[in-house]
Amino acid sequence: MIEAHQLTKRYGETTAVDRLDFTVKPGTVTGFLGPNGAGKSTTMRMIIGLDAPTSGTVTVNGRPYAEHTAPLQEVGALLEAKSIHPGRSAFDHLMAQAYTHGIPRRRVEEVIELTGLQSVAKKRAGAFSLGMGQRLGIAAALLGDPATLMLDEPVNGLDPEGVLWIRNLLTSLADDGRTVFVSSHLMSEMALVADHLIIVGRGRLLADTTVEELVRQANGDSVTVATNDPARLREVLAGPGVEIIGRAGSEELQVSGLTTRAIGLKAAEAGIALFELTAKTVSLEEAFMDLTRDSVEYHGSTEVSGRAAA
Ligand SMILES: Nc1ncnc2c1ncn2[C@@H]1O[C@H](COP(=O)(O)OP(=O)(O)OP(=O)(O)O)[C@@H](O)[C@H]1O
Repeated sequence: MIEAHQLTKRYGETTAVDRLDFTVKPGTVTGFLGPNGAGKSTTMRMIIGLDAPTSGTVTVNGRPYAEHTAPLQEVGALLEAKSIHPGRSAFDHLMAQAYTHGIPRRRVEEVIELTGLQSVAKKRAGAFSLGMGQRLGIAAALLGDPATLMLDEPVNGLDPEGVLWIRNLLTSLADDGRTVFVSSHLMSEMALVADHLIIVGRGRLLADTTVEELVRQANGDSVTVATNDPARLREVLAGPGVEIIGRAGSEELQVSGLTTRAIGLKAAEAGIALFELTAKTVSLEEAFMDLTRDSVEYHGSTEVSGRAAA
């Protein structure tokens, strides 16, 4: 369990993390999502005591990280690419860490197997591909068999097979009852690995929600309906809580406050033919972009023109 209360970090004029309140619960994969510069890495560094909050608190399993006597057994972290001695093998790298933390050799062998590194464990880590390097970083994070795992951008730059591997691993770790906290700036990647989402922008909490709920909220309850008699359909559908928008001369109406089913039934009862009856659907990517629009530091021209056209 990770709990942040009014967590704040300022670097001079920059407020990297701004009064964040959130809880990351065990038994589920929680995605930590936000555009570049949103404050994700800073938050993660504060969670494991690499940075001190300007104000507020963050605890892991009920205590600040520094107060744990065996922190590696509490939280395993994969932050930016770890500095690994390029001439050292993956096995020796893990053994060195295990040795300094009183972790037995058996556990090193276990994490090598868990991360699929058996065939390359004795090779120089310097010759590892990005995917192998990520696996090695995750193996190191798992060494202490921690109840909480925190991974900063673990799928960054991985091929689809690597993304799938990470997804399965994270899901199984969560199924074991662990707390799994994973950051990304890409919604498409997060949608594949996370169930719950904590979304930040410019250091602020924008949403603390599930993937499904985010899409549901973004979709609203707008329905597009087309008919050759929009004026009459308006009369038939009108009622408390129902809002209908349509351009003059257009056969299309946007209806909110009624389901597609209710609209279809009312139209049929009134003998009105419908050409289209579609609930608005928004992709996760669009939902995320809508939410973080004001927090993105640099807008590309395609995105701006894309919205103008929408
Ligand atoms: N050590 C530092 N000194 C000064 N400013 C910093 C420092 N670390 C981070 N920042 C600033 O704090 C803000 C948040 O940065 P952070 O790296 O936490 O964001 P992020 O969400 O992890 O971004 P990304 O997705 O690009 O990794 C940015 O404006 C960044 O420039």
